[in-house]
Amino acid sequence: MEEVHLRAARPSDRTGHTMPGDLAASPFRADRDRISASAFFARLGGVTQVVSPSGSGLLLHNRLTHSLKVAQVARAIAERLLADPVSRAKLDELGGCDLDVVEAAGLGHDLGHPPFGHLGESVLDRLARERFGLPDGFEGNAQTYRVVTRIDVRGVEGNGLDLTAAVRSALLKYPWTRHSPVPHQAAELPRGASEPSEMPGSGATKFSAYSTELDDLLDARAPFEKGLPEWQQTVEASVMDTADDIAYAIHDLEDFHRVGILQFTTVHHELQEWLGHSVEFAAEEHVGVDDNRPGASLEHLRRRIHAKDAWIADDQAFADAVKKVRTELAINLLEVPFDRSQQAEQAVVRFSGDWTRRLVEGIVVDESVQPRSGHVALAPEQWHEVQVLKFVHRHFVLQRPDLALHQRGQDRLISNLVEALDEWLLDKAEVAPHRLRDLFDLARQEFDELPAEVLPAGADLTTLARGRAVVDFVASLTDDQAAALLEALSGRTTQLWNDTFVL
Ligand SMILES: Nc1ccn([C@H]2C[C@H](O)[C@@H](COP(=O)(O)OP(=O)(O)OP(=O)(O)O)O2)c(=O)n1
Repeated sequence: MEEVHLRAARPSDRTGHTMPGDLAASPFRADRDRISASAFFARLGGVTQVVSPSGSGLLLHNRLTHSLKVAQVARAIAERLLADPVSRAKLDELGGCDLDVVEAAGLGHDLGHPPFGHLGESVLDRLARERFGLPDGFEGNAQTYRVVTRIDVRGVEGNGLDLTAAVRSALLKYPWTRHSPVPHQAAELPRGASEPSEMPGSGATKFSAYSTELDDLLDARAPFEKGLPEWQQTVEASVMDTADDIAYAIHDLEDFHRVGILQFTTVHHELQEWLGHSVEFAAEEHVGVDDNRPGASLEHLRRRIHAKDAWIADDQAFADAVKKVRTELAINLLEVPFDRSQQAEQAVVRFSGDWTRRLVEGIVVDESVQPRSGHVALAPEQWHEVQVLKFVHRHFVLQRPDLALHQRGQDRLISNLVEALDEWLLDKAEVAPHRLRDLFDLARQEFDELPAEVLPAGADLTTLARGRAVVDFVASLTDDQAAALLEALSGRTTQLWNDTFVL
């Protein structure tokens, strides 16, 4: 076999089976094409970014339009850094940065996002752990890795997209498993590795692979092991991660301005009140914040940044960011309600274009090792701006009772669907959907091969496999497919052939 550069190594190099159909000559370009041609990628058009895309027409992003933006931003970041000989040399030293790799990672990073986005993610995690006893639960990033390495199908050689080591590594935002000891050895835990305080003993909050994909993770990371601690993202993963943050910090605000949810008065009031009282807030540093006071939520954010991200926290940068967001978001964009006129569209395009450029230009290569950040990251000024932009979205959109109401319904929908599919497998597996049975066979084989110590003592492997199969199956539906499938399984539809799902 011809010598393959380690970054471009594919799992199939070991078996000698070549995959059919790549048009691109370059391996990383081929990976980008494999991801964008995947049915799992097309599916993202029907998956929630923040609220369900059905019915919103052109107004809201879904996970597909989001992924396209992340790929665009990631490529722009890499192009800019590679154009500068000094940062290019640093990137080479840190493991390499390739334009097609970061673009592929941007396109592929959300392939495992379940129906209804983050809400679906937390419901599937709860059911995986509590109903089926799966210690790994469910996590969107780990599911992405499972899709590209096991579930998506390409060619005759079995499972996965057979991606290069560099692209697989670039998809690993959190390069550890839920219960792996790796991040726990670090003096300070990397971002995402700590346990959620409300679930002691449940392992890392975020992780990019289940135990079943650990071998693959180690194989993908092998080319980088000399230059990077094992918990550290590759620079290409950091480019994708930063591009993800930039893309959604901007387009979530764009979306909710378009649908009239983000209001000038409330947003401006909160930002202005904090600016007017920041000195008093700071003087009361050691007492609790009175939550009824305008500006209090923003003050909570400032204090949280100090508590969790002391390595970058800077009060002057925070205050400057609040001023900037007040002027450019509240005054220049939100003050005139969106009426779908050309002028209103131009204001949105200006806002997102200016901010994207500004944030991309604020990205630096930092060779020092910082557990809460990657080697490619936003400079402090822009980092604080992103925190404030995300705050506006979290505080004025995500915490709305009407959104919570909607999500309670989606929680019930996913729970009922999982229960109905599980019962189907238990009851009449022989006529269950082919795909579900294939997923069961895959999981059963994986659990048979796993070392006993990663499984709960006395675990019933059939139950674990049934759980993983049902969760994989549900996670690969669109929002509408999940709803239609539950309708049919509940006897609420008389229509037999339905274009929302094909079993
Ligand atoms: N409770 C939440 C949390 C986030 N979001 C939305 C806001 C963003 O549009 C997107 C952010 O989630 P991502 O999966 O894109 O990225 P993160 O960086 O937050 O998480 P991860 O690192 O797990 O990808 O989801 C949401 O609707 N509800």
